[in-house]
Amino acid sequence: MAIHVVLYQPEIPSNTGNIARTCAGTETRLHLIRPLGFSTDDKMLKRAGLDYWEHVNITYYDSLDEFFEKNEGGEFYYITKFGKKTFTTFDFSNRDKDHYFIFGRETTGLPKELIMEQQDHALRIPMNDNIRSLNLSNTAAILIYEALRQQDYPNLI
Ligand SMILES: C[S@@+](CC[C@H](N)C(=O)[O-])C[C@H]1O[C@@H](n2cnc3c(N)ncnc32)[C@H](O)[C@@H]1O
Repeated sequence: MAIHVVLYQPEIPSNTGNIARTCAGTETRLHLIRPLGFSTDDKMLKRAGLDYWEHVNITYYDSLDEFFEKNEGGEFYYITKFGKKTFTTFDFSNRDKDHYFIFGRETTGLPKELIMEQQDHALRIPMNDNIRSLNLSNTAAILIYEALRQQDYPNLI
């Protein structure tokens, strides 16, 4: 079982590249939901992911519906500043489960109706109101490492 990062319609190639690099270094699986705001040959994407792409387990989908159809089972978490609970209140410690962290697109986040339907699994990372939101790739790293910390860093040194 694994930790999974799901990017809903990511737009900025360097964010996806940074996230791919963190996934490569932590055995986290990456799921990308189209449309993407860049081509997978994009220079910024490659540069941010360096030469680590061969280590990334990556799957593409044409829609959120397709993602849910192909990934049944496991726990799904919706990462949004509109979440009522902070991310550290959740238990990600079970290594025998699949944990899916679903992130929104850089300009518009996750679909509002999805967040409303999934309030109990919507997680917020605390911040003040000097900024509108945190950077997408930073939020992915925060969630991946919180889950790994709770699992005592399996297979990592
Ligand atoms: C740049 S933000 C999107 C901002 C967008 N205007 C919105 O209202 O959600 C891109 C993604 O980063 C994540 N994110 C950014 N700040 C966050 C926070 N404080 N708590 C949880 N997720 C956050 C969310 O997944 C968000 O969809």
